[in-house]
Amino acid sequence: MIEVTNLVKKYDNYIAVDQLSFTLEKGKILGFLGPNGAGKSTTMNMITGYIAPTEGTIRVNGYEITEEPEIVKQSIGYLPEIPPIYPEMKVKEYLEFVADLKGVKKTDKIEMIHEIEEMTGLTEVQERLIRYLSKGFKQRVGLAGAIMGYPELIILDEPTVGLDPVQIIEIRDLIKKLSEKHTIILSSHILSEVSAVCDEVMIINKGRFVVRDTPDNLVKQQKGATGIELSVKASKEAVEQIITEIEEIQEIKFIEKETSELVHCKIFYSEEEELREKIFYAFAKAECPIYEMKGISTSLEEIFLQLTKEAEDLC
Ligand SMILES: Nc1ncnc2c1ncn2[C@@H]1O[C@H](COP(=O)(O)OP(=O)(O)OP(=O)(O)O)[C@@H](O)[C@H]1O
Repeated sequence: MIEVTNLVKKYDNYIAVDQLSFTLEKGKILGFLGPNGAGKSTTMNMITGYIAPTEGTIRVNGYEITEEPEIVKQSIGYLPEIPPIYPEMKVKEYLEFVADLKGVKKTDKIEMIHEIEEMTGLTEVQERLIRYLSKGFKQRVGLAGAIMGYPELIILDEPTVGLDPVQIIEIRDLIKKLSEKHTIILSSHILSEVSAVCDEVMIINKGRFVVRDTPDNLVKQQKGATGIELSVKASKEAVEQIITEIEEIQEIKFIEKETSELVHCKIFYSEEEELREKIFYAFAKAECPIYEMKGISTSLEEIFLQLTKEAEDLC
């Protein structure tokens, strides 16, 4: 459905997007992820035709955006980071305005607005001025505008930024619902955020491609240390002594917990090892009872930081 090839955007001598290529099939949700300034908005602005690429091509359903801008724009709905909503309009007025702007047929307009209001939960506030809506509802209005005309591809730039946790869940559910009929690209700088809704995640950093995979595979493929967290009834020195005798252990970090009489620590070792039994017997032999032992799994946030750092080191 979308094919981006060797996309470059230069601002004077600064390269904001550098040889980016990717494709996306119909009906999928792709999370576009990167730290601040990675080039996410710039890429989205090029896909939606707001700014022109310096180099490269963008094809939507086979149409190249610079050659057939009108056809491509008709198949894209865009929610920019700051939605272009008019605070002095009522919700319904605004949606009618957007429908006209997008050339929705008069015969379809009333029904489409009704459907989209239902879908985005705006029916009850349709007569209210946008100015008086909460941030979550304003975001829904922006989203409703983006899906007006039912474009095949919906692009959402940081759709949940600034929302409270309840609003975030509501918008996520709405995005999932939209994916039943639309292809979606959404950006975020929070990995857990995109992994909650996306089929695949593409990470970029400093304008360049870093990695693309499913959220699960990103976690699985991450090589390196794994470990466990322990709570032991013993002195810190005794724990250190026992640990140093297990040669496979690479690192130990103590965690200070003022109210606890136990020693808490994190132990790291190569992920090829399975050391839980060895650790259990070593502590048992030393008569230091383990009160708790749990695996440490690398969080998505840590993986994101690790991958973007690896990419920077390669530059
Ligand atoms: N009009 C412009 N002129 C010059 N530099 C720009 C312009 N727009 C963006 N940039 C620069 O290009 C880089 C990429 O910006 P972009 O907004 O695409 O990043 P982003 O990944 O969307 O970041 P954020 O998460 O902060 O929105 C940044 O260094 C930014 O300062």
